Amino acid sequence: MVAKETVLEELLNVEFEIQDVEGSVGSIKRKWRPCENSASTTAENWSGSFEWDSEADDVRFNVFGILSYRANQREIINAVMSGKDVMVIMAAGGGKSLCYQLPAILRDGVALVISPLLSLIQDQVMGLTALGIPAYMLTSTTSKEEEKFLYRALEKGEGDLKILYVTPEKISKSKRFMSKLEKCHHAGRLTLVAVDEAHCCSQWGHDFRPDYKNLGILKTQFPNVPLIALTATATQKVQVDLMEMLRIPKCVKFLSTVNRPNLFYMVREKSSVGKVVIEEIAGFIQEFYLNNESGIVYCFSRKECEQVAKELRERGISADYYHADMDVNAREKVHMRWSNNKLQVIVGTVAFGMGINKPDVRFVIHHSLSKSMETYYQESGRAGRDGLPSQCLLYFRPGDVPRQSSMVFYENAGLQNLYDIVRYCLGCVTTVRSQARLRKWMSLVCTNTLLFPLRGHAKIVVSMLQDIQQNDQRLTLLQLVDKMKTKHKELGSDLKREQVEQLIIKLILDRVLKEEFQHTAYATNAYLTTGPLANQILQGKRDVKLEVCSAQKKVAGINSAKHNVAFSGLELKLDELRKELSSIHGEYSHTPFCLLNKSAGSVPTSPSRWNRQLEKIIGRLKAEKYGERILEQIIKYTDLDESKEDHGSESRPSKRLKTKKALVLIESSDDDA
Ligand SMILES: Nc1ncnc2c1ncn2[C@@H]1O[C@H](COP(=O)(O)OP(=O)(O)OP(=O)(O)O)[C@@H](O)[C@H]1O
Ligand SMILES: [Mg+2]
Repeated sequence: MVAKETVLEELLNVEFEIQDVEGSVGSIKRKWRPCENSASTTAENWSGSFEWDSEADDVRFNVFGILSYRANQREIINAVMSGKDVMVIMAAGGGKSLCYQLPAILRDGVALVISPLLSLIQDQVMGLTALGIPAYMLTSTTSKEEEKFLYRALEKGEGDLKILYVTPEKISKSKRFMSKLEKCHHAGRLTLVAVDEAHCCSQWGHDFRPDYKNLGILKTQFPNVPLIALTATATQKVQVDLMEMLRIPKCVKFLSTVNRPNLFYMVREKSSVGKVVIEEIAGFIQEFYLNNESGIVYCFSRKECEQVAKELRERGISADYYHADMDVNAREKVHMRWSNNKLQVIVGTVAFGMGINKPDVRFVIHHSLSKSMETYYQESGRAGRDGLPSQCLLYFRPGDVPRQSSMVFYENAGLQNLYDIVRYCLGCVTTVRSQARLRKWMSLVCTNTLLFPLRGHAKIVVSMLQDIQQNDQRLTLLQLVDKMKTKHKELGSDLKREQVEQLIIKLILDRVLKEEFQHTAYATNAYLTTGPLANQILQGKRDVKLEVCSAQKKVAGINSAKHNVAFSGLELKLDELRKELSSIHGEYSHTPFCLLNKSAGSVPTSPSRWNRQLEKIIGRLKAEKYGERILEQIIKYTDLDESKEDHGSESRPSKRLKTKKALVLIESSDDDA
């Protein structure tokens, strides 16, 4: 029995190692495949000349008012126009719509677009109508009269119809619609089929919609009509699913860069005191977005949304909530007020989702962590669709993990995905194995990282939990933390509550502990038990180190929030500088920029030390070129920051040099994204 367990442990260890190696191999492969940015499954060159070039340029400019194509748009349009099936993976806000709307206009006939949400469809139809393009939708809200007009247009080609939007239910449930569509196709007037938000086909995606599963019928019924599937979700699994379900095995695949250099990502330690978190969020908005710039705050529960919105209002911020419990009209009203800039902040659950088209969202704040990196990327990606600098803050606290895990544990890979984002939050820069790519999308701001060896503490946790299990009892994460704190007092350990929480989460991620779930009439509760690698801890075979971001530890009150806010400002300034310099030197895109260690005294105890440090981060050439300007900004910003704190007293350079501040890392993803 014992031997069996040991073998199991060894196997798990090997599995860990294999995963790590696979992660490294993947990243090396990506580095050696720089062309993947515009990957296409065929060798054809979609950027050459085509007969429709001048007409396409004319429509782009004169109808859509777009000066030039963004990455891959022209190539995608050419592939669709050539009659190919196409899969488009492009970041949120990257400009996917144009890729099917423009061919729809160029071709004679009707383009069918499948989109998952009414609000999304309404937005699109409104936008196209405003441009004078005959676009319509056939949904539950369509009047009888309009329905008649649309059916006639499909069947007989009467009336002016270029683009028709429907929800997937129309395809799977309305025989009448399908027969009209069949007639349209038969007459050679169905020009293309676009499946927007195509990840909804896949159970591996985050917005799975059962009706999307039936869309395979489109390719079967209309084999010669080009089908274009579009999504911002990039995982391999989703891509494979998509091709299979939509029956487009030979599609041309366009994978655009998912890097969003205008988005600044920050993970912040979330206080266990609700008011402190609100103070910080309000402080952040008031410091940066005084001119009513739009933002979103995502919360975990409906109740939390209402509470946070109320508390933000009490602090003078125009905020309202949005969640699935409200009736459709109330929700629509809030959405409209926000879209028209009558409301600054929407505090929403994930229900405030796909339909958001507002280009100038300047900040997305996660009051609680998302359930996966994918979802986080989608949600935070609603910021900065206009390409201007925008900020994404995520408030992380281990105590929020069981809330999410008890929701996602029954989903496919639900826990695995959740633990990936937890890893990202916990370690800031630790490896998120299979998600290395996702992590790289995110310009990451972290603070000084220290490694605490906690082998002894881990042993106490495991044996304590074992004792409890032997007595047929169970503990939740928070109960275990309480018990550990009491025990620590006895042992004279000075580990803070947050650190104990982090340790326990780390042990879950390392499979030393395991979450188990129990349903009650009202909820599902998460309990902790010992996991498959618990014995390794007891036998001292496994090391446990906790990465702690030292500056984040300081976030305990408003003052420290101010510090962090000031850093965010510095980051923005540095990015402005990055853009300015690169517009001169032509190195704008993908320049990994800046790591500035203030706590190490690099502001600037000695110029040569500063230079050496900068060289390590951005390379010698760039350090020589830009070093002076970067330093100038830091000093200027530090001055600003301190004069605020000193309430206008004269600046004291010597004090500045000694100030213990955080390490700021801004790393744009530079290669494989
Ligand atoms: N070539 C371009 N130049 C300038 N703006 C563009 C270009 N292409 C698209 N846009 C604009 O970018 C914004 C986002 O485009 P779009 O809605 O198509 O994004 P998307 O990729 O579908 O994003 P999402 O995944 O969030 O649906 C729109 O305001 C659109 O008009
Ligand atoms: Mg879109």
